Amino acid sequence: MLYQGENLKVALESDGIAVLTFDAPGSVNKFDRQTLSELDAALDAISASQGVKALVLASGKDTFIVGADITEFLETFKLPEPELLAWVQKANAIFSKLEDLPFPTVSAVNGFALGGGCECILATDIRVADATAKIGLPEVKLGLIPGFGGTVRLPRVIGADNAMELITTGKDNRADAALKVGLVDAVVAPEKLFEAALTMASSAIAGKLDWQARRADKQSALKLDKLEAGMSFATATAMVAAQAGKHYPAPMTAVKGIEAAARMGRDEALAIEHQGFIKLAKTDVATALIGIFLNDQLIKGKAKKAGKAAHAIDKAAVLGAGIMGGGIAYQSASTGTPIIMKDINDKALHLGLSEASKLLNKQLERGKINGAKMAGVLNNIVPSLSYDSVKDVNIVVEAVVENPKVKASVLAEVEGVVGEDAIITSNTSTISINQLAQSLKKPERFCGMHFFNPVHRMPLVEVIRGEHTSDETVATVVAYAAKMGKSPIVVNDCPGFFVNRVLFPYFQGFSLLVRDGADFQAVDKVMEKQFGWPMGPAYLLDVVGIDTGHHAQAVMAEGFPTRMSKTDKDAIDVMFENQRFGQKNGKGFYVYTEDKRGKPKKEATAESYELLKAVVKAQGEFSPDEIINRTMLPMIIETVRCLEEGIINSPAEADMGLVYGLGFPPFRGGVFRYIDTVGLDKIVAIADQYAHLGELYQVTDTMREMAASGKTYYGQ
Ligand SMILES: NC(=O)c1ccc[n+]([C@@H]2O[C@H](COP(=O)([O-])OP(=O)(O)OC[C@H]3O[C@@H](n4cnc5c(N)ncnc54)[C@H](O)[C@@H]3O)[C@@H](O)[C@H]2O)c1
Repeated sequence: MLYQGENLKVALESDGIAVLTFDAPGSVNKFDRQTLSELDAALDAISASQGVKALVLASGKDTFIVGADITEFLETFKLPEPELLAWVQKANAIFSKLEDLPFPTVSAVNGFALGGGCECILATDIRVADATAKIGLPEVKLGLIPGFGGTVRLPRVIGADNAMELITTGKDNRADAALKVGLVDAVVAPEKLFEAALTMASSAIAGKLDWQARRADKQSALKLDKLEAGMSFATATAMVAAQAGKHYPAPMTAVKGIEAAARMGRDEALAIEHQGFIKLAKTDVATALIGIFLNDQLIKGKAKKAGKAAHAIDKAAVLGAGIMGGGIAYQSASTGTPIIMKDINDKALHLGLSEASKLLNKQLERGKINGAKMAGVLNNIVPSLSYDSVKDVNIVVEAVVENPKVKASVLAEVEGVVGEDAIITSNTSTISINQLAQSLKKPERFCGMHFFNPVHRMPLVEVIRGEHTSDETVATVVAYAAKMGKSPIVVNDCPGFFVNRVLFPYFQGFSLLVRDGADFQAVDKVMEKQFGWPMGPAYLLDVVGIDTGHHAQAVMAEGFPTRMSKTDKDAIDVMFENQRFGQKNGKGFYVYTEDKRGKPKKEATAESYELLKAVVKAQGEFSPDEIINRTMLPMIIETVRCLEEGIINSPAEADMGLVYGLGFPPFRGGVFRYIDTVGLDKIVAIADQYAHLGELYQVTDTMREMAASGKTYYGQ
């Protein structure tokens, strides 16, 4: 053994080939501090030993290296810039040391080689992958660029155009795609991988593979003449500007860095990469996106733990085959849990099934599934008009019309049909889970399971614990949601639960702005372009449905009368009274038509403004900051209240609920990350300026105390 560490080891095989195997304790290999320093020591040991003629890198696990240890990032990035630079330089010196070994180096890549894993194999001369390999540089998804030489070596290995596409999208390449662009030199069957790597190493030793030339290419300027370079970088710049937009600076930093370093050799080019990396590591965007990654891990961890305490779910039922019921049936069936879809209306059942077929057909067209998979999913949805087929299911999701009486009778009926151990849930969006539980004999087996529309696309499921819900019930529902590919967040019961409870104050902030003279289009524009929401409040209300919004608003007002009840008519009332229900009937704040190509088009017409005159009480001009503050503060303060009241467990879960349930701009990380970024003291001071607008703008005592003592929600 040439080297034995905790996370990797090096053995000298016959023929002078040293094999460095990454094999850390745990399920995967990562480039954490420990692994980096062991790699450094291992390379020194290899250099010092006599008789090594080639080096093969391999993994002792199902996967090569999944990337850097992201749990270390936020701490590391807080270092002062010179220290951060020293850290990046040190890591890069190790990768360059690997690249500079005086003999050929070969990577044997199985499973994931992402981020630092990909950069590590790029530092070797030859790369062989097996068919399971997935290789990529996903750093932009964390608001960063590759920092271990990825922006330098990748364009020199696969060409600037391919490299910029791979880096700026952060997508990983499957083995065949990696071979096509030249990211790997060969793809073999998994059982042949190691042997193939040894053969490549032997060929290189024997001089049959010109590894020196490949290495020299990686260490020189890019092979692009001036004209090619001009075209290449101009195209990439335009594409990235259009796709990533101003809120996500990492992809553009990557393109500009590759361009700036195009005529440079390795070490100079690396210095450019370091600068870009450090600049991004210090941005709020990177902090927010890394925070989202870590929060997502937390949710996944909780779901995994719940899985251990959960009942088995082999068969489910959904009651109601409407928009939500149909979506839930599709989602359950396509993730492997057969489901009975029950309705009282035959037409609804047909509609539910045809929606599922439409979604499956789209996937078929895109080559994501084959005909057999499509048939399997459709067979897993069994439409029914009677309760007979529901008898033996493990879980029921009630998704009938939003009417407390109908729901109460449906829940009582189904409880009389299913087995003793079956779990019963409701997808209600507004009715109290504790109230619905009263219709059941065994409320401990009942909780809320709140999906978002469209079910197949929205990642969040709120699991609402009622006062009698058992832990087993919660664990089982969490596990079922996770099996459906969703991100479950457990919340306690209250009007609106968590997500709608914080959304409606935001709508109220919007209505108050309209009352005071703001143009709803201008508000939408600021909230979309500047704050970063996928839709501004008026557009979102149209998409949710003005009737649905109007009803939910009344429920919220009843639940929180001092903060959310209204004394006057508002913009939502006006739309509702004029039967402008939004997208669903073609008219709301906007008018919805189709363009010549049949694409949906939205337009603000004079009619809306005319109608809104009934609620506009003043003439006002609002700056973008005022628009943001007046709509966001009610949401921010209500979110904090939910945490203080224990409706939501942690800032991390609240932020993920907002990102996954409402599309809160990921680059802002969620409400709590936003507060920490802006500063709680500033938020309190701004809210105080708007206190005259009502209780929704009044911060809690705890917020004031935390602001005074400089505390943050993430404690970072
Ligand atoms: N649409 C949304 O955006 C959304 C989002 C989250 C939650 N929800 C909630 O999901 C539930 C369903 O909403 P939807 O939008 O799918 O409504 P929908 O009107 O599209 O569908 C309701 C279905 O329930 C059926 N139904 C009525 N009584 C029934 C009974 N006794 N047994 C079986 N089926 C019965 C109806 O025939 C209809 O097909 C509601 O509680 C709603 O609040 C809706």
